[in-house]
Amino acid sequence: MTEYSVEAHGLTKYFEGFTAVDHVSLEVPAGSIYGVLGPNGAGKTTTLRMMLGIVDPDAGTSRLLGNHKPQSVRSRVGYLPEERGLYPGMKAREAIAFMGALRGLDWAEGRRRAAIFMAELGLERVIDEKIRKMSKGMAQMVQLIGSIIHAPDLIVLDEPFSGLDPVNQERLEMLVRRERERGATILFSTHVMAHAERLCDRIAIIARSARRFEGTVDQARALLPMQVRYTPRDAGGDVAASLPPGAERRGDDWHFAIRDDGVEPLLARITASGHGVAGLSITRPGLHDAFVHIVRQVDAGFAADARADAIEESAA
Ligand SMILES: Nc1ncnc2c1ncn2[C@@H]1O[C@H](COP(=O)(O)OP(=O)(O)OP(=O)(O)O)[C@@H](O)[C@H]1O
Repeated sequence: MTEYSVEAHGLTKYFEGFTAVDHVSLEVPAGSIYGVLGPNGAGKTTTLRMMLGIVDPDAGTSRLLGNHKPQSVRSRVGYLPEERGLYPGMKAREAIAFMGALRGLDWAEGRRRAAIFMAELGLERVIDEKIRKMSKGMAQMVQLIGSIIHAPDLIVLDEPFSGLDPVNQERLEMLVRRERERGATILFSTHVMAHAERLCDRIAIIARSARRFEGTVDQARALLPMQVRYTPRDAGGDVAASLPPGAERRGDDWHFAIRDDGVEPLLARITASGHGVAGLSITRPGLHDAFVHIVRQVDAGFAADARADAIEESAA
């Protein structure tokens, strides 16, 4: 058993002189749920395609399930590509069995498992519906089931939640958890943080073609300080003197961040100030905030480089 289901080192892809993926490395622990997060056009799909051997990298190497040749482990991998598509004339159950058969699953067994999956996901009423008659979201659920019907060791889902209604999103979350319980490794891309926050053991954030963060969701959240909203009971006098520098007044409330010295010293300072407490909330930033913070920092770096280039050009 390998320690990592996916090991990618320095994956790089150029498209017509543009660097779509720039030396991205990822290690996905076996049996984990791993999220590749990033804004539109960051390079997530291209990275996944390189790992799966669908797109040849211009540089870098990867191993899938311990193997350098992704094709040789094809039957142990389930993949939902970004571009969806099933044969429109097929019924849901047949479409699922067909996808399983492409990965070596016996057709009758595929039909049997399809019925179980669809019932578990509350989709039994469309089991004999032709794909062309289904809504886009329903067809996507069918394709999802089809991509994992052969019980793969590694499941790679490219933006699996996009286009699904909240109920189907929840069903998909359940499916992902269950597949992990079965022992599978799940790697999925998304730009919706809520799913990643609930599901992922580890995440990588890709922005502007490169990996900008790798770690747990908690580690990402800890990049930002806790946010405090404080409402003094007595707003007279110098309230700001007992608060950290940079505290901002908005109406009756004061807003500020705390990080290094924690909550207790703050409470002690507020108590000693005599301004009292009419309201106090301390919130840990979510993954959404951490993601936006990282992506904005990267964007700001690019903007500064572009300004420096422009100044250099005008001076020349
Ligand atoms: N075949 C291609 N030819 C030229 N450019 C491409 C090709 N495929 C992707 N790109 C470009 O590479 C960049 C990364 O694309 P990619 O699809 O990997 O991003 P993504 O993070 O998956 O984006 P999204 O979240 O919007 O799907 C984009 O600028 C895209 O336009």
